[in-house]
Amino acid sequence: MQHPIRIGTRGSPLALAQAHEVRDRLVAAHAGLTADMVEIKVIKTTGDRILDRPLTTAGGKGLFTKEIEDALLDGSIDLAVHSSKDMPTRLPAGLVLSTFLEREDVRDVFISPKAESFMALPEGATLGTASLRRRALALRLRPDLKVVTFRGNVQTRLSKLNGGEADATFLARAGLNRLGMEAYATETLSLEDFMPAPAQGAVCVEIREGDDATRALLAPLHHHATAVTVTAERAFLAALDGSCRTPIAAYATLKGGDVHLKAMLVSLDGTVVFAEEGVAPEADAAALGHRLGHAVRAKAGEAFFEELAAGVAALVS
Ligand SMILES: NCc1[nH]cc(CCC(=O)O)c1CC(=O)O
Repeated sequence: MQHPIRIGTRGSPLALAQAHEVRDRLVAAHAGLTADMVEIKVIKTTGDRILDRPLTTAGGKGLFTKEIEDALLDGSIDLAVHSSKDMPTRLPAGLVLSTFLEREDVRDVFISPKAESFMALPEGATLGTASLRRRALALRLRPDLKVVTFRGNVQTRLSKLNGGEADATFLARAGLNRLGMEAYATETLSLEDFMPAPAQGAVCVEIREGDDATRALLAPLHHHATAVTVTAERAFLAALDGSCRTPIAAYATLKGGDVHLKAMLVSLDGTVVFAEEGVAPEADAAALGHRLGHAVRAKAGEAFFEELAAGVAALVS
């Protein structure tokens, strides 16, 4: 390559940690490649600018990816590092997710200065989260809790918690681990009670379709089981929605060549749950996700989605 390899990323501490991990792994994987030959370019996205209102109202998919994807398409960066969880299910034409790093811990953690565990929160306590999934799963177990919208990066949310804006919050264990902040977790939540978001805990790399040189450079970083399981989970999401306006959870594992997928759609207040699970050969991971997604869609019916959309609109107005 003529120029240094240019990695595009958002500027949050978590995004930067992930970009640095990709750089470190590239340097470790390729003899002759040194850190000064890999440049990290911070790109501000629309999502980063919207701090005053819930993202569910800001509209549009890919709020955290558009400017980074434009840089890929115009050739000013060679690869973009993302949290797979934040990636829209459909990418702009000409871009692909080429590489998935081995998945971190997929679970959510509960963080609170007021209680030793989620179930030990006092009656009527306030939860800060912007995630519809975490809201729904929390209310499912604790309908007495109050939920307030909590946005911003990991550090911002923790300072809101310390400032007393809520009694507790949730974060992805993966993010805390990558930031070396695992000690902040009060309790690691079970996969059963708090099924993760599709693709949680998996870092991915986006490149231009047909950029075989960059794809080959990244090949040593690719983790097959992560790619298969994230594919199944994202296919479930795509069959149902594709945005983040729906309380959806999904968790897949790969065992002996078969992908096992558990997934659910939950009403905003957690009282209605449509859950499915299935198994397929790993080559059919996407088809499995689609099949379960369509099964849930059929069970829930159009009225459920209309009510959900009205509920989300009311939540953010
Ligand atoms: N939506 C923000 C976001 N995107 C990815 C992660 C965590 C890291 C991951 O899932 O890989 C987070 C923060 C959180 O949910 O706590």
